[in-house]
Amino acid sequence: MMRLAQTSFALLMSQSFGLTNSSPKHLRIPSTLKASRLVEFSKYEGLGNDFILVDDRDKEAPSLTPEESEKLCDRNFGIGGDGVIFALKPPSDDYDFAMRIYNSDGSEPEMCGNGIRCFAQFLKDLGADAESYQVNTLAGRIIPVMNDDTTITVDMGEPELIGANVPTTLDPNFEGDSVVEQNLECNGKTWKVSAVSMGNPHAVIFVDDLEKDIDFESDGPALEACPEFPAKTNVEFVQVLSDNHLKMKVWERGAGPTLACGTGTCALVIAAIRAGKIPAGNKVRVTLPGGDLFIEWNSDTDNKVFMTGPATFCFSGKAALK
Ligand SMILES: N[C@@H](CCC[C@H](N)C(=O)O)C(=O)O
Repeated sequence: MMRLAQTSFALLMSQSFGLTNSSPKHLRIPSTLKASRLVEFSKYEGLGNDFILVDDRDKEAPSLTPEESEKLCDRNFGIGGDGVIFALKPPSDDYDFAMRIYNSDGSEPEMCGNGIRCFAQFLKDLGADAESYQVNTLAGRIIPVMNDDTTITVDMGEPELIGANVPTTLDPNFEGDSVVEQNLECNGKTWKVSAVSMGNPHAVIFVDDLEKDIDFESDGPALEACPEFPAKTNVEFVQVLSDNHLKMKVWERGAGPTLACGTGTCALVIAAIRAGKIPAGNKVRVTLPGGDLFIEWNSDTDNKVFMTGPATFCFSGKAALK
């Protein structure tokens, strides 16, 4: 209780790991917290990339501030999560819903791949029982499709490959003003970086051995904040295991090390194809710390990227915020 008072945050109740979203009715709110604002939430994860989901479908903007979201994401004093995701009213009849997200540090990214699968599962659990959803995001239209085997395939749209639009100030060195394995000096080392945006920026780096070739805790944050990526960047370190199997570790912008990154996984498959590390046209398995995602890039046709993976309900509850 000391800690709760100190941080003006309290998690009041939580529901078991199971398949229901309903909040338990039997817990009493402590009288000291009665003046607090109660936030109803549900917790989901996609390969261990975990999110606090808030049902704001009657609103046009998130009901929590970036600062409040940061507090809720705290793993010691809050609920814990890599971000807070808001299900919002669509901006027009062209869409079913809108999604916004704050990272665990309160910054706002344009998109989140694992997050949009959690978002779709959240909507399904709330009763919006469609096969697919047209979702408006800051990265444009994203379309999650619910599969019969409980996985979710997401039409992630087209990647942005023009370096300046990623954005990066690294000199373009590849077709279409793109940046493929370009030299970057950072943290006392020279890296070969490929820049890809999936709505949000990614710096992809291929290494021979993920365990030996990087100092993850030091190189990750240094690259995230390097000036050549003026909006900061997510950083993916990648090892090629075969023509259709890659392994990666991610340092996320605004969240640090996470167990998985969906947009990052799409970005690294595109980077691997463009750098000639793997052939085009395969469905590529990517092994992340939290499990596997499957990526397909229609580079010869509509240029769209498709990501398939799980999204799982963990628990729901109410949190008090002053
Ligand atoms: N984990 C996400 C990406 C979340 C946003 C990212 N941290 C950023 O700031 O761009 C994913 O699964 O894509």
